[in-house]
Amino acid sequence: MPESLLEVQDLGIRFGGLHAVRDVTTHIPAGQITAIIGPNGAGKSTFFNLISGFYQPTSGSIRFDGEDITRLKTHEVVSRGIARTFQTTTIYKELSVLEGVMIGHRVRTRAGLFDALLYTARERRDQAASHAGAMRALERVGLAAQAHLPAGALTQEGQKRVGIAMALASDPKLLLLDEPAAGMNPEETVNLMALIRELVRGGLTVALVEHKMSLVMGLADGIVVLHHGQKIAQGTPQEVSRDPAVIEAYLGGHAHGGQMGNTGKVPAAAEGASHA
Ligand SMILES: Nc1ncnc2c1ncn2[C@@H]1O[C@H](COP(=O)(O)OP(=O)(O)OP(=O)(O)O)[C@@H](O)[C@H]1O
Repeated sequence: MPESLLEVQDLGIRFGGLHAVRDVTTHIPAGQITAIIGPNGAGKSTFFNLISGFYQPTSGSIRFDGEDITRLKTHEVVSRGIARTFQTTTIYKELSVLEGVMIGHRVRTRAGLFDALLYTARERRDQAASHAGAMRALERVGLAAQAHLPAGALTQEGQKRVGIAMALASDPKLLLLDEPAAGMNPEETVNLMALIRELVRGGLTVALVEHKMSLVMGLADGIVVLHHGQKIAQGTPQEVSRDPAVIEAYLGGHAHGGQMGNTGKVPAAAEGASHA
């Protein structure tokens, strides 16, 4: 069994009276692709925000690569080796792809947007290292040849790859992808799946939040299912798709036993429900 890279214990956060994530205990194995799924409002994005330091948990702990990172700030989490993409990536269309990756990465790490945009002394000092890191990241996502094109000239898929390159520029061990296939057509989705597999083959660990069940079932080694902020299942795609609690969560109790298990696909049923 692969070693856990990330372990969360009794993790929770409240927003006023709302317990958006509650008592979640789970792990993300090294070298695998783990999908976090669940109906709308289940707490998936909040879970990512907790792991990446955007939110501070109100209970529980997060360990990454043997270290307690529960109270670390976003840039500290990045420096430990966790990077994330966002559902929508801001692309500076008039800049080159390379500049976009350099700035996008730095905005979320050490230098602020101010430094990055105004090219202060600190910015200049860090630029050489950033340049090399960004170039390596663009190679990993297959965009090295487009590095000097204006970012605005890229396709939707290309822009998604830029978002991934921004995250990879910090050379993470764990990459969190927030709805990577959102807004992509089936062909682009297949290309994206191939890219994610390639990154994992190269040693990266990936966790993703995704509504497109074709991607989840075709890609994930393991799935964590959240519902009303709680973990209701974790297992292989086959195990999860047959889990009565999962079927109940997605279909609100209208499913009849075995329906999903027989097809091996939470996919179709869940996909419709999740976009309700
Ligand atoms: N900063 C916040 N302040 C208050 N409530 C929040 C905040 N962030 C999330 N929530 C609430 O927490 C709950 C979980 O939201 P979250 O976005 O994590 O769900 P999700 O599973 O990612 O949903 P979706 O699939 O629709 O993106 C929702 O009820 C949401 O309104």
